[in-house]
Amino acid sequence: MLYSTATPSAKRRALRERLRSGDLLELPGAFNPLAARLIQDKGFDGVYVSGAVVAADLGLPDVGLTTLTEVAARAGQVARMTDLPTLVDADTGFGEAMNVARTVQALEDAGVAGLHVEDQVNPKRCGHLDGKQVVDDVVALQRVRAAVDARRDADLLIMARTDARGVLGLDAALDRARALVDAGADAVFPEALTGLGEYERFASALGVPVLANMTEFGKTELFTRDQLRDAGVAVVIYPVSLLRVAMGATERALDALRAEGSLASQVPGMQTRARLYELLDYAGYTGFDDGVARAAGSPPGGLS
Ligand SMILES: C[C@](O)(C(=O)O)[C@H](CC(=O)O)C(=O)O
Ligand SMILES: [Mg+2]
Repeated sequence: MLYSTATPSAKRRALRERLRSGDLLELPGAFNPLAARLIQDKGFDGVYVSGAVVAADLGLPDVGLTTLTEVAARAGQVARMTDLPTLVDADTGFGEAMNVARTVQALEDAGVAGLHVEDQVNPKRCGHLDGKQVVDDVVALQRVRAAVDARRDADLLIMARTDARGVLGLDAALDRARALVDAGADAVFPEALTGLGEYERFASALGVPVLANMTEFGKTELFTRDQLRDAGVAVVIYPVSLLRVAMGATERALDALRAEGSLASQVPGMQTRARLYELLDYAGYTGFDDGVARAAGSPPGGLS
């Protein structure tokens, strides 16, 4: 009932253990806390909180407009709803080294298991768009060092994202990634790679877990989990996918309502009331209320 039963530190340790296992971890993006519950229910390894989704949820493009407070609040809402580890997109860290340090502590307080900080210039943009720019090595390394130094729980996973592949080319991106690992990054997110061979090169060159971003309508083909595992990838995210699915369904339902004057034709595609209540653990709340009422000597029935 109410929240995750696992503590943030237990979830961080679990993420590190799972990463050591060599399995490919699959982290769908939760566009809200309830979606995180569903992701857990379906047996995934973790939950991703996407910067693009936090922005879109507020009706904003993913161009560095959201604030640390907004992202930390959403990350905390998601993290406390699941026993799975949550990985959050910290964009550029919302500034330079000292801002990055504050970002890491705020997200740590929010209960996430890990976060990634990228090397785009501020203000950033989606990594799959043209025209993005990256900072120089000094600034990129400072961000990661600041992140690593700022964490108070040594198990909090600090992942360095590099957008250099699309800006400076593959070799420069590999050099950047190696330097980010030397600066203390626990894992690397090479953004917008163009083929499986590129993932193989990162995975074999770095010696730390590598993340693949299976975002739709981007620069990277949608590889299967087996292909990614064979290429040595350790973590795969589907960052915006569930929001796209939900928004697609929402749009179709609105069209049907306009055309048909009722949503009756849409009911078979809807999550049922029973399933929603199951995910919410409605029965657990009723039982709690009844238990409290009984203990206080009054008849049960508060929530039922
Ligand atoms: C992973 C990502 O950073 C995100 O915010 O989810 C985005 C996803 C997207 O815009 O498709 C990205 O820059 O790749
Ligand atoms: Mg992002």
